[in-house]
Amino acid sequence: MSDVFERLKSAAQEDWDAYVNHMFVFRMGIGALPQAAFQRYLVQDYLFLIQFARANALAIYKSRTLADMRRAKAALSAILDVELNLHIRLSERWGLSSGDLEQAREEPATTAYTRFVLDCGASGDLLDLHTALAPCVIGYGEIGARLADSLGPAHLAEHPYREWIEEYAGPAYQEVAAAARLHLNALAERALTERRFGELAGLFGEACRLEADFWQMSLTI
Ligand SMILES: Cc1ncc(CO)c(N)n1
Repeated sequence: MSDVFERLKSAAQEDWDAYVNHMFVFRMGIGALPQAAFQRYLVQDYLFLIQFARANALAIYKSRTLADMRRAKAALSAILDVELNLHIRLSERWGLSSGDLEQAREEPATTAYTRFVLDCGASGDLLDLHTALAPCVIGYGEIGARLADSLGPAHLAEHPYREWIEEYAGPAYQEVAAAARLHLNALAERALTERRFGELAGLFGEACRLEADFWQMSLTI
């Protein structure tokens, strides 16, 4: 079975690389990212995840089989019950409650990315939606694993962004990313035609560019 994720990544290689190797990621990896930038990022990411939870809820609605519904439900639970807790835990230390986070103003880059994904789902089918979601879920799995590997346990222990890195490098998130990849392959087996591949690669590339814009926003606002 061909891995459609690898094909999409190759088709959008430049955009993918600009996303996963962004300066924000590099600086975070070497522990040189200013804390203010990380805090801004995390607040926007909280708002981002609320919209991504909606996108996964939309994936449930767009499903025609119970298996597709259950996979989207698992992704939704991973956001609501696991990933958002990281944001709440870290923000509480800075004196921000989850209510404060929810009240924060969405930056344009957050709005642009999340509404793009929601629109892929609203105007397209399940394969469009999961293609637009893939750079997010699978990309963070790749970034987390790479940072954890390059640092090693000794450096990670004292790293200022240890919890963030461990969250995305950890087995629970890696499992979510692997499941997203398998699901995308299963959907592609059912619905992908060669003619359609170009369109999907376009959506995938756009999502990667919006991810890079999201990092950039956190460095520059
Ligand atoms: C911007 C962004 N992309 C991907 C993820 C992974 O869920 C996240 N939390 N935030």
